[in-house]
Amino acid sequence: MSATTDRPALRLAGVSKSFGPIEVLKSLDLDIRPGERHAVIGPNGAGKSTLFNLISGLFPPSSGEIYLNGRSIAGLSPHRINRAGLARSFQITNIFHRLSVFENLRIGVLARHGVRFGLFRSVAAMRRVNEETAEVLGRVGLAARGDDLAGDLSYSEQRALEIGMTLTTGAEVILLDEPTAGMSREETAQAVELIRSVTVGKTLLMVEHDMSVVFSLCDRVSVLVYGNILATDIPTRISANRAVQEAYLGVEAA
Ligand SMILES: Nc1ncnc2c1ncn2[C@@H]1O[C@H](COP(=O)(O)OP(=O)(O)OP(=O)(O)O)[C@@H](O)[C@H]1O
Repeated sequence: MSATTDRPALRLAGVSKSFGPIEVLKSLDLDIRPGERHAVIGPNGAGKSTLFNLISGLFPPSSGEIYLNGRSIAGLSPHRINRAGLARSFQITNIFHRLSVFENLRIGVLARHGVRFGLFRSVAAMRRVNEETAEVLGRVGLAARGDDLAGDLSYSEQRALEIGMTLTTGAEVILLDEPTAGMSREETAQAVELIRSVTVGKTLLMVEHDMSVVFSLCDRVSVLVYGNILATDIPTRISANRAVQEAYLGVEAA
């Protein structure tokens, strides 16, 4: 294979993060392959959110490097990382409740085209932005809700809208933070299908506690425990891994 096809979509090399005296992430190495769906699992406080915060640019790492398609992004602002091709949806809903569903999605499309609201003059450009917005609206199953206020959507519809907002920017690498948290079994199944369909051809990194979601959606799993990656493997081997069972899945060693 050529060097280009071997190159990870996302690479963490020796990434550490400390808050004061506490080292929350300890020299992590992790490669996310282009096109894979990869879950990060681990107990509460393991450092999963911190990991996502570093990758998406909320905090700089204390040391180490993060590469997006081979380009160093460690320490860049969230905006610049987004422009470089990485979008993140948040565990806490991050939508504009008093704008319509369509308007929420259009913000990302406008940002992608570098269009400022007040300078928006071209009818043709407006039509194109609206078409792209409508396309994403349909992909996330909200075509019938476009004119409704985002605040009036159900919880699972709001999560679908958030996923749509990551798509509008055209990012190739998508980070989802617990996308099925708080959902019923039926809503979770729908969310899994949605995530599967919208991430075709993209790279997905997700924090997910629900192992059935991880098993049905993800190609590989990394287990984060006390700021270290204990194992990275395909889901069946992760669930059979004795060290993972002891550290995370709560199984006693025989
Ligand atoms: N901004 C911060 N300042 C100080 N400590 C922090 C900060 N953010 C996270 N921490 C600490 O880092 C550790 C890891 O937290 P983090 O939220 O990354 O874990 P997590 O694996 O996402 O947990 P959960 O599953 O509960 O969300 C915790 O001890 C937390 O208190």
